[in-house]
Amino acid sequence: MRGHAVASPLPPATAAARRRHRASSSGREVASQCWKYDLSQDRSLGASLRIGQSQGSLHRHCSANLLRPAAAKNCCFSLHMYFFLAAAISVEQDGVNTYLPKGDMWSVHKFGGTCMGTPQRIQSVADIVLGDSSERKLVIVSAMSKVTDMMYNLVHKAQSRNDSYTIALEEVSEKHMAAAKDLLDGEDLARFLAQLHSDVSNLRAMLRAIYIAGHATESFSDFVVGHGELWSAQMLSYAIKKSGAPCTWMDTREVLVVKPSGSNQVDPDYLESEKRLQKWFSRQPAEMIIATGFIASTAENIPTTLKRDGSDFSAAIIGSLVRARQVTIWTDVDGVFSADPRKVSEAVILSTLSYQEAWEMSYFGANVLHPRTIIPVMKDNIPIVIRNMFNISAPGTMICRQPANDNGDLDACVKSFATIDNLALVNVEGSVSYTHLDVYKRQVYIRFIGSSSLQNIVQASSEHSICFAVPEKEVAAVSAALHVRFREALAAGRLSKVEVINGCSILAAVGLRMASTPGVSAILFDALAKANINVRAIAQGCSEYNITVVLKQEDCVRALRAAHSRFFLSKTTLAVGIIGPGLIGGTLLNQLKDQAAVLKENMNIDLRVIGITGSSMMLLSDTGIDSTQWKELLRKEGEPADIANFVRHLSDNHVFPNKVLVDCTADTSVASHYYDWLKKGIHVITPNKKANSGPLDRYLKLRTLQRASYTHYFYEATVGAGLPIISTLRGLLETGDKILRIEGIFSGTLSYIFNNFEGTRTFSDVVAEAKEAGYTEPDPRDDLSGTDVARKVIILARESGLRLELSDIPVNSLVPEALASCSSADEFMQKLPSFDQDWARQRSDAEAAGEVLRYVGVVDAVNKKGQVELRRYKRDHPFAQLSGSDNIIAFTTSRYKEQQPLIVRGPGAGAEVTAGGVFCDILRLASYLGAPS
Ligand SMILES: NC(=O)c1ccc[n+]([C@@H]2O[C@H](COP(=O)([O-])OP(=O)(O)OC[C@H]3O[C@@H](n4cnc5c(N)ncnc54)[C@H](O)[C@@H]3O)[C@@H](O)[C@H]2O)c1
Ligand SMILES: N[C@@H](CCO)C(=O)O
Ligand code: NA
Repeated sequence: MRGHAVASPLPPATAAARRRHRASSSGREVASQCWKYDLSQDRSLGASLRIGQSQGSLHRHCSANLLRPAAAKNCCFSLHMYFFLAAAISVEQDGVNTYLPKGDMWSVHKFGGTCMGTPQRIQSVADIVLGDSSERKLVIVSAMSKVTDMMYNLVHKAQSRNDSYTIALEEVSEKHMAAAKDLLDGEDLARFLAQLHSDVSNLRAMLRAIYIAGHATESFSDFVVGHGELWSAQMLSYAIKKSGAPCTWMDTREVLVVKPSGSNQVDPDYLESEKRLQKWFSRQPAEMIIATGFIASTAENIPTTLKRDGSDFSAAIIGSLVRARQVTIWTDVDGVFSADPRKVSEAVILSTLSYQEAWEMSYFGANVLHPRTIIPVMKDNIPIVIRNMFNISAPGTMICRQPANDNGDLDACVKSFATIDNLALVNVEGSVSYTHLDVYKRQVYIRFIGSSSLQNIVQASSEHSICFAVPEKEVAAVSAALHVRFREALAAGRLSKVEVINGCSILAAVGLRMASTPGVSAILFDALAKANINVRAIAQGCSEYNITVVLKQEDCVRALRAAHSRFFLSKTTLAVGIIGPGLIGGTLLNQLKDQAAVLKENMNIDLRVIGITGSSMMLLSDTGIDSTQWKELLRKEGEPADIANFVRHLSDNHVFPNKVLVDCTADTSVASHYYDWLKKGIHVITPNKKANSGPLDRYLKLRTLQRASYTHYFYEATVGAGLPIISTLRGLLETGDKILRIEGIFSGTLSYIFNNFEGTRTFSDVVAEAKEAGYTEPDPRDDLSGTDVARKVIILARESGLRLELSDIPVNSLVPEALASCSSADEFMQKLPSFDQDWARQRSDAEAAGEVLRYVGVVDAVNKKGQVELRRYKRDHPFAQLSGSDNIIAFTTSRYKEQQPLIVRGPGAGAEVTAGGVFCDILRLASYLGAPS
């Protein structure tokens, strides 16, 4: 179409004629215009034609006759349409060259479709504009919300010869009529409705022509679609005039001149646009102008649009043309977020952004501004402010050259995070025996660099591989093209493969100051590593406005949250799964509930229990179980327990970056899963001794995995409950101390029993008390048999580097042989009193010698041995001084010598202290994951 006829302005009619036209234009300010069309491609139709236009923008008055079906059939249909379109734009080619003031006095606003969605909103827009005290205001508006889609739909219906386009046109008309009636009255309303009516009848004719042709060119479609803006701009200008303020509206097709540049893009012609704006202004030197967004014209005066997000672009171009003080883009959010708030609930509104940062964020899919919108204002250093018209009190985000509050903090270096999903990574790898890959790399670049689909390129310095990300839906074509292009190289073995890795996403950290700040990438990658996220490819240009990582799509939201929380100090969120809500698990849940608010407030830690499973029922939640009523919920809403489903529930949750399973059972089979869980990236915390005291090879495998990954395994409560035993031992070892001997009373139960078995109550009564107090294992025989102590000895021995099995520890059992085979703990407790006399005798024998009975465990690190036995100690020995369920553990080391061991003492069993120890491990984990310490 464009090639068919080139329209160029004729020398204007005489000044007198123009004046006459103006005088007859019933008060309208738009001047008349004459046009000449040079039918360069279609001479047979005549060399030139003139269309006279007498009033307003010609498109509103252009005769519908031009589009009569007969005429369309008889002569060149496209030619007529062309007249119609070109005539739509009225440009004064000369005139009084009134000076267009430029600079600080201008404030440019842009209101999008949502802001113009209803008559009430249009009124609010009017109020906002009137509230701006700037000397001059230029307001760009979009069509009312949904109208642009309705208009495209009209074209679509007409060209697919769907008769219902007439009904659809009525709907559009009625929508505007209703809005105008709501908003305006009197003469203004009448004028608007008359204009609307005239426009609609023109549109009807044009759509009819499109219907007949069965085709609409881009310019036809742009012409139709642009009416949404024409109507909304007029409505707003009338609404403002109602308040008495002088206000004029502008059809930006008369001013904005653009030329197509590549696919679905246009470039503004600043020089020509400025000239036209000058002329427009000389006719109407208004202080308040309401202008249409989105629409423009070509140099040949053919209507066109600024394409996607065109109204923002209009505002930026016009802002630049008048050298505005500021361009404010009004929308329905408070500003630009640091990350997609649907994915990161802690995302914050950024007060400032540099042009480059906004640009980068847009590139990576953040819904900020289209990158091209930034160019016009950037060249003149005009700030753009994004503000919420529904929350005027929010200051919004200012996009400018050098944000004032860039204070050099590390966390200010990264402004935001964005993600792109549904990508595939294409990896082109060279054979090791050839070093030609650089040549191929260049070819890959040349072949694809121009493609807008190319998301990033990563090149290994080894010269052996290059990879890049493309949208998944395009990867088959890209891969096929590469196979064709490199067929020979592949056959000859110079290239070893062209590989496609589907299911990828990009995570980009954006920030202008990353370039000059050490440690930014370290923090980013540390956060990803700690969330157990594997990075496939990394790209960072030397301008370092962004660091881009390619990862598995399923990890993307977790990665985004992990990275965001590290840089923005938002909550370290930890999803918790509790296995075994018995005494310890239940107490832990209560403690979590009591402390949750404090942790959030003071330590930025957000703990969410998203699953609880007992041995028969489990309760699952995606966002967190109400911990005040977990028992009731488990009973009422629980489902049959299934550990595999339980773990899947946790690992399939992509919202929380970090997950931990807390095993509060005493179960060996639960403990046997730790390795797999850690492998899945789920942290494990437990008071259950079974894993660390189980088979040595399994233990070693588990610890090796733990050390090789950023997935953590903590088990402080397995020895001495909440007492710092494991951490103390680790501290000694890690700082280079040498463990010689660890000796102590490791059983809270046995400590309690012997501290309280003083001749006043029977042995079995005291055992029952210990069980009642919650000190014993679920089966008290585990305590009395010495097995529990032996497990602790093994745990400490292994922690100290000894490779011992449980069976290597000689254990002196206190369970009478006759009761070892009892089928249950209850049966054992019932039969225990029959052995009370034996115990009474042992106790009085010791007492007679001035001694007490104490059950001790020993790790002999020098001789690489362990031992568990009942011993007698003098009444003045520290082990004889204990009370309650006290544990006492003495570390003899090269630093803490023979007579002065390092001693840890305190209650070593019981619900509160044990759950507290487990809780401590959870907080240790949160701190490892980045929570402040
Ligand atoms: N009680 C203490 O003072 C103390 C101190 C340190 C360590 N511990 C350890 O804490 C753990 C829990 O002790 P407790 O006193 O709370 O015991 P408990 O018997 O009160 O609780 C264990 C819970 O685990 C559940 N359970 C068992 N097998 C399960 C399975 N396969 N899946 C899901 N749930 C299962 C049980 O139904 C029960 O609710 C034990 O390993 C124990 O050694 C206890
Ligand atoms: N039953 C154990 C619990 C602590 O591990 C004890 O009595 O010490
Ligand atoms: Na402990």
